Amino acid sequence: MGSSRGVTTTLIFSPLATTFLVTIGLLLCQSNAQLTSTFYATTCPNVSGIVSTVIQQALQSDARIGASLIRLHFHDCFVQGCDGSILLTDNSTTNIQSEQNAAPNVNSARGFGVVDNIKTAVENACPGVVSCADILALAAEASVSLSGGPSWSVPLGRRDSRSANQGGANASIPAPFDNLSNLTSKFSAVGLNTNDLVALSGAHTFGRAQCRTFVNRLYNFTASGPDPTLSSSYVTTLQQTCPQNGNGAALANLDPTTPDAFDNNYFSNLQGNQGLLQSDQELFSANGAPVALVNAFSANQTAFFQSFAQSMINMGNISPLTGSSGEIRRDCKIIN
Ligand code: HEM
Ligand SMILES: [Ca+2]
Ligand SMILES: [Ca+2]
Repeated sequence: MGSSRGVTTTLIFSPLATTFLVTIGLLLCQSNAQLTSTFYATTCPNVSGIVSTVIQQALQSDARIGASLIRLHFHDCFVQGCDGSILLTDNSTTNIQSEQNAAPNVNSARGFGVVDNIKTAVENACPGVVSCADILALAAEASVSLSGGPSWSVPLGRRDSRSANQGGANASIPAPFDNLSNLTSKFSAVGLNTNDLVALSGAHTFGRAQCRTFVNRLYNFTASGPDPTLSSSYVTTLQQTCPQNGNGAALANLDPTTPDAFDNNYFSNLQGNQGLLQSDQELFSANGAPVALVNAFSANQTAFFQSFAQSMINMGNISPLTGSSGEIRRDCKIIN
């Protein structure tokens, strides 16, 4: 029971004990390797500038490329974590069955050539240092900020996988036909919550979708016709783009109001029954927690931008390879 000698001893040794514990804590942190935005501060200080410059150039000839690049980061992170696995191409020698040929990606995921251009530019400045997984995270941030959306400092230090998981891509990446309960469980399976689901779906403020991903809503969705949660004037417009038995690869803007700008119009579109994909409109038309978030983000773009940046960081933290796991790929398409 607290003798005066005991108290004195504690006071004398506590600064030492604190230093000791902090040191142990830092060591544990390093071996447990959290991502950090200063990871390349000495080894490749301009990496985010290099990534941004290549994307700016690509945007000159392809207004859609930013949207395509952020989607690559999403589809990477949902399959065995943010480890660049989506970038590996089919290879019988290394036994890679690519995620690029999984249903959510095949004839759909794009931007791989720009990723290669970024990797080349980064390798020229800092050879052998920056992972392909980090390039995807940096490209996602640059794409959003160059399109008028928020900026954030990207946690870095991911390493690249030596494997891909095609089956995992088929199972884990949400489908445009998913209802709210399926969307929620696919996000929750990777540690993301309803806030993340709604905020991140706001990425559909830019980019395109092929008719095959939503044409089922335009004609015989129910016995009496189109999806009742789709505005009838929007149905008429979309039917021009996607005639029945027409070209399933024809494109529509995910955001009919500001197709290339990163803003909060996605959420006002949902309020007006103009969510292009069933998975979009579910967030407003199904009963549940997302409805209030859609209303909040529609009313306040700053609130959306803040949540979006935080949720991008949350998504970017899904099971990274750190420390001595994985590798720094020389070529993003193939393991070393
Ligand atoms: C919530 C579940 C989601 C579903 C079901 C979904 C589904 C889709 C589908 C079907 C497309 C069109 C693909 C095509 O037609 O080729 C698409 C495009 C897109 N998605 Fe998602 N998505 C979801 C979440 C996200 C998230 C979390 C992000 C990023 C943070 C994102 C970013 C994009 C972008 C930017 C595009 C346009 C890509 C381009 O123009 O190349 N999506 N999404
Ligand atoms: Ca991955
Ligand atoms: Ca927009």
